Amino acid sequence: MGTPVHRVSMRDAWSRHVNPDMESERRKQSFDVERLTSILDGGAQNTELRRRVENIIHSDPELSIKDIYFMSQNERYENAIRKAVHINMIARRLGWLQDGPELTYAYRALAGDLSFNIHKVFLKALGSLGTTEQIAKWGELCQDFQIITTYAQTELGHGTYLQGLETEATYDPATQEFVIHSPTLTATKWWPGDMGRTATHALVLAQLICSGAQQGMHAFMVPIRSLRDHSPLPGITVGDIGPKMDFDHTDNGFLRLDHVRVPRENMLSRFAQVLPDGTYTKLGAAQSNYLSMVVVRVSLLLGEILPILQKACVIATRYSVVRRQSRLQPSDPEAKILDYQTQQQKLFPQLAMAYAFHFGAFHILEFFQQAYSAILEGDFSSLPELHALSAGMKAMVSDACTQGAEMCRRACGGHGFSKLSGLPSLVTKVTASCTYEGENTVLYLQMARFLVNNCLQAQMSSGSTSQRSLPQSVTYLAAPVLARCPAQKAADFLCPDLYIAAWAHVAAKLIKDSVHHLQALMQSGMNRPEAWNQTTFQLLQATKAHCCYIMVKSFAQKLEELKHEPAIQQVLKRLCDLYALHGLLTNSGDFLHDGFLSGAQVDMARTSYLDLLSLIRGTLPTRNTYDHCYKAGEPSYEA
Ligand SMILES: CCCCCCCCCC(=O)SCCNC(=O)CCNC(=O)[C@H](O)C(C)(C)COP(=O)(O)OP(=O)(O)OC[C@H]1O[C@@H](n2cnc3c(N)ncnc32)[C@H](O)[C@@H]1OP(=O)(O)O
Ligand SMILES: Cc1cc2nc3c(=O)[nH]c(=O)nc-3n(C[C@H](O)[C@H](O)[C@H](O)COP(=O)(O)OP(=O)(O)OC[C@H]3O[C@@H](n4cnc5c(N)ncnc54)[C@H](O)[C@@H]3O)c2cc1C
Repeated sequence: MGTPVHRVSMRDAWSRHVNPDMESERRKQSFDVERLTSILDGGAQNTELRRRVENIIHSDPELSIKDIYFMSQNERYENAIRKAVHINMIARRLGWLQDGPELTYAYRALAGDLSFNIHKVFLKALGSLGTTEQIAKWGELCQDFQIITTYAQTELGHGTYLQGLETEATYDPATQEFVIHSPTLTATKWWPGDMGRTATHALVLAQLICSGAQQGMHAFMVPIRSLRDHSPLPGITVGDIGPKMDFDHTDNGFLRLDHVRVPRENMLSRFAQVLPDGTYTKLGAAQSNYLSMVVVRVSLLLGEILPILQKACVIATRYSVVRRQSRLQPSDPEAKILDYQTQQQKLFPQLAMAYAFHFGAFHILEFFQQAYSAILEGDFSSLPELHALSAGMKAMVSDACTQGAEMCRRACGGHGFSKLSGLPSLVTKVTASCTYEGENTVLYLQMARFLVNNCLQAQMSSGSTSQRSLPQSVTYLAAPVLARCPAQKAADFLCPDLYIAAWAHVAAKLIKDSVHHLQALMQSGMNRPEAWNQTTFQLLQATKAHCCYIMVKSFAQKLEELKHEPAIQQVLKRLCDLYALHGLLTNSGDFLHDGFLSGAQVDMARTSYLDLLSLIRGTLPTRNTYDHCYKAGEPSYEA
């Protein structure tokens, strides 16, 4: 290798100097930054803990990430292993729990460039599918990395269609063992992270065959490498799948199993059992073994996907107040690019979305925690809604964060194309989240099934009772229809009640139109699966509108909680307004289609939208007309 490249580092004198343009922006704040920080962290004590952890991470030379863009794939992998081991030694020394807040903060501070991420996915699967004994046995071994695990579900031939998985687990009552086998090339497990070089055990998702019948997908704990010398065990062929778009730090691997035997106790058996004689008993719902995917999808929102958009917003916004380019007035000095309306329109909606998703994800997490506890106790009544919400929100948040991170990158011109900006890696990394843990189109359609089922339910039962009988996220499907938007002036579009009602109207309309189309095709003689397929584009649009409604509503609910903190509430309300109006203007056709909005009202919404850009930039005098919505007695926009 030639002479070492001079690498920008914090040691360079100039890099510690804060740009005066940045300083001047920071002096203009209109709210208590520390208070908003503690709200986002979930309390001042969390902020203090986060900062303490970040300080430990950033002051430890072993954990420096400054060279990662200059590393080969192999160097990135080894670096990630070293850091993961180092972090876990710090955790053990300081008493941080494996699923505690400290490691979450540490992971975020290290931009996720650590190994053993699927080892963590395995632990989630073990917790949701394992019995108490199995959780104790393998959870203990995982704690100190005595074993390293992966979650091996996807195959070369199938990732989405789990009924199509070919790996077999055939029960042998003579030896009370499962014979795990890859019968075809397409049965090769392909993609699981931490499997190419690292894992000693794989949780293999396979079609269970016992009592002479196929019993569907179940999870089997399979040793794949020797704990003595890490070599592949007999019957195991395993390796790395090679170069990828990103994730150089992760050894995504392939695995073939040639009649590998594991004891009966190695099938995760919370929801199903195979007795010594081979009798199969189902203990949970039909799709209980899909539960681990729900758990991971919910954890990805705040733990993996949203932080990437948040970081991209910070980088691009900071850049936009120190980058000066061209002149706004011929006589002016070169302008900060954030003073251009087009730059504001690129970045502020992404910022608003980052806040919307932050509060929305916490709302989903609350629902998940209640539903998940009940499911583990055997009450599956919330599973359909939890599955739909986790699937649809993972799809929408990952799609939007991918588009948003790319918008932030492009807003930084040439420097946005330099890896050293941090932006390209954020984009390629978050892009993967549109595919892993469920390809987004497929997940939207899973949510669509739930919406169609509940729309039919609402149509069948009478008005008042149906609202009560519907799950909480879709009660609006049974609410009286608001046919026309009542907005008379631009400021009316800054009333959360109004734009929530607008989103509810459009989501309900698109869902009902999809159901009508589906029914019309079936009445014309088309069978249900084909009619469904011929309606999926409409269903996708309807599902996305439903997701926007959920996000807008949860952001507005958060604002309500802040009514005793007017300065913070006002700042967040502008972002909530901007998020709602950005979606409304981007999809204005859906609002205009049935006359719910008129063209003039879309113009009003745009006026408020553009005002918000200036208000958020701080170039429009703060006007209290934006807050008239919150005065008591305001007209409700519910129909
Ligand atoms: C550093 C970065 C870290 C990154 C971590 C990355 C981790 C990535 C790890 C992975 O990628 S693991 C592999 C993830 N793979 C998937 O998520 C597979 C995605 N495919 C699906 O989810 C399929 O669409 C699905 C399994 C749902 C298809 O199921 P089926 O083939 O059985 O068909 P169907 O759609 O008819 O579903 C049958 C019933 O199960 C229900 N169902 C499906 N999935 C469910 C689920 N997950 N939970 C509960 N119920 C579920 C579904 O609603 C339906 O009930 P209803 O008839 O009452 O509507
Ligand atoms: C970075 C990364 C990490 C991963 N880590 C793991 C891991 O640790 N463990 C693991 O098991 N897997 C892992 N995966 C695999 C991942 O879960 C699958 O890639 C994903 O489930 C999609 O399946 P697929 O690749 O077979 O795509 P496909 O399902 O073949 O999708 C291809 C196209 O077909 C469309 N399609 C498929 N089915 C339907 C349908 N029913 N209706 C309409 N359209 C459809 C999709 O929308 C998509 O456009 C990882 C993948 C990536 C990229």
